[in-house]
This record gives sequence, C-alpha cells and structure tokens, in this order.
Amino acid sequence: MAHDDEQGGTGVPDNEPEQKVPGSEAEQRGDVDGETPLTAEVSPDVAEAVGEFMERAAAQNEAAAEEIPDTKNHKPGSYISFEKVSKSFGAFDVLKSVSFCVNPGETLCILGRSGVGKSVSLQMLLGFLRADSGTVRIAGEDVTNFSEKQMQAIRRKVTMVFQNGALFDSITVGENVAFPLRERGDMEEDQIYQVVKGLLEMVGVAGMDHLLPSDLSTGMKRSVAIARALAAQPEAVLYDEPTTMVDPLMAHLLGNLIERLKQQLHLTSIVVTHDMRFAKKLADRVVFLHEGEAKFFGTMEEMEKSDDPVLREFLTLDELVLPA
Ligand SMILES: Nc1ncnc2c1ncn2[C@@H]1O[C@H](COP(=O)(O)OP(=O)(O)OP(=O)(O)O)[C@@H](O)[C@H]1O
Repeated sequence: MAHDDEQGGTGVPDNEPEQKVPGSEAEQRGDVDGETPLTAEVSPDVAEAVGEFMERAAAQNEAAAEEIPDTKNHKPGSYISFEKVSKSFGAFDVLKSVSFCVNPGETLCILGRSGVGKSVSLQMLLGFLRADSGTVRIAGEDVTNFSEKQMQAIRRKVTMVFQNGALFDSITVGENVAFPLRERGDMEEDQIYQVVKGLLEMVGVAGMDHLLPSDLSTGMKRSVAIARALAAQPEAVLYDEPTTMVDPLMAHLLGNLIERLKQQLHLTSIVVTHDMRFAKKLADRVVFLHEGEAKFFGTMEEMEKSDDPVLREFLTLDELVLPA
C-alpha cells in the first residue's frame, strides 16, 4: 500500500538531522545475532526499569502462546491465521481464498510484487478492512466479524508499525512513546520517564525524546514507532515494509532489532517486505502472494528450491536487483 511518507510534514528534509544508528560497534559492523541483549544499549540509570518492563513483556508473550487453543492437534496453535480469505474491491479480486498462518513467537514474511494485497492482508488483520469470505483468527479467536469495539481490544494485542511511523505529529517523540504507557494507568511518571528513555536508547534514537516527529528521518520515525509499539507490550507486531526508504545500514539494524525482539520477547511478527535479504534473515516462514493467491507458503529454503516458474522469476529478478 502506498503511504504518504510525511504526515503534515514541515518541509524538513527527510535525512535531517544526521541519523544515529542503533546498536553497539559490533552490531554496526553487522556481526551480531539475535542474542545481543535488548538492553545492551540502555543506560545504567534506566536499565533496571527497562529490564523489568521487558521481562514482563516476555512472560506475557510466553503465557499468550500457551493459551492458544490447539485447534488442529498440533501445538502450539497458530497465533494468527488466514483461512481461505477472499477480498475484492469492485470487480478486482485482490485475495482469492488465501491461507497462511504464523505460530506464536515466529516471524512470517509476506512477499510478492506491488499490488498483490500484502498491505491489504495486514489491514484485514487489524480490522481496518473486512474479509468478504473466509476466516481470520488472532490469538485463538475468530475475529472475522468482530465489531470495531472488539477489534480495539485485538489492536492492544497486535500492533502495527507503519512505513511512516504514524506518530502523533503535534507531540514530542517522548510523549508518543509514553502514550501507551500512560493509557495503562498503572505506572508512576518516574517509571514512565525511565521506560521511555530506555526504549528510545534500545531502538537507536537516544536523547531524541524532546524532538517532534517532523524533525526525524524516515528510519528514525520507524525506530520511534517500534519503541511506541513495544511500550504497548503487544503479543504481535505487524511491520509494513520496514526497510523501504532507509539506507542499507539502517535496514540491517532494524532487522537485528526485529530478530532480537523475536528471540528475547518471543514476539510474533508479520513483516511485509520486498527485501529478500531481510526476509532471508528474519523469516521462519514466508507466504508469496501472486495474482490473488498464496502461491507459496513455507520456509525460505523451500521457496528457493521451488521449480515454480513464477517463484523462480521473482527470485531471479531479486538477484539481478540485489547482487549478493
Ligand atoms: N481501500 C481500497 N479500496 C480500493 N482498492 C484498494 C484499497 N486498498 C487497496 N486496494 C487495491 O488493492 C490492491 C492491493 O493493494 P496493496 O496495498 O495490498 O498492495 P501491496 O501488495 O501492499 O503493494 P505494494 O508492495 O506496492 O505496497 C491494489 O490494487 C490497491 O489499489
């Protein structure tokens, strides 16, 4: 889906101010995996508060995984599933009986060319668009016909990181991240301050709490959006093209962050991406959408071995665009 990159932009160039990248020197060289502690970059004065916050999130996500009903006699049940979902706009069938699922704590990448319904799928998961037929399940519940009020409860469990961050433009970065913490109503101001500071350090935008979103580059906005998403302690995060319009280093660092969130918070994730390297790095499984259908659903390794001419063409074109 095309998103307007600037929400009420101020004319500040998108690459101003200079982008500070997250992670240690080792991470910036690219030689770390998902095991680097999420709090590695958090300053000592807030490390305890952030560590506790993260531990609670991890425990909540583990408990959520246990609670998913075992619908098909295999454990764990899927955290999110599309079952024969169809969606049309007028005469245009965007999705035709599409099925895929993601297990708790796993990362699914949705791949496919422009306009195949990747973003539409994410919007259906959050109830912004409705399926014409089929079943959408989240955390064991059939949400296909949920009311807006019921979907609001689902959106507390499953949150979305939009391409442009979808931050509130009129309040500071710090207030944006504090927003979900305040909504909980069970945290003291001092705790909120510490968690906000720590989350911003964790995602590589330390000390930017006083800036407005319009002062940030695209990559920074996306990092702040991830911090805000984490502040809500979701069970799953949906990312809409997280590496679009950011430089390769930032893309790599966002990938490392998503990987660490998976390993250490057991977060379930769905990532819509065109970026095959990113998908290779992150995906437990991929679904490839083509002409309204889930042409492939399996591991990246299986996809790369496929003889299907459409998949082969997609993979070959990717190699031409992105030489190894
Ligand atoms: N609300 C809507 N009303 C009508 N058509 C829509 C709506 N939302 C999406 N579409 C159409 O559905 C198709 C799929 O859109 P979608 O944004 O999901 O594509 P995508 O796979 O995410 O593409 P891209 O990679 O370019 O972002 C497009 O043809 C789009 O124009």
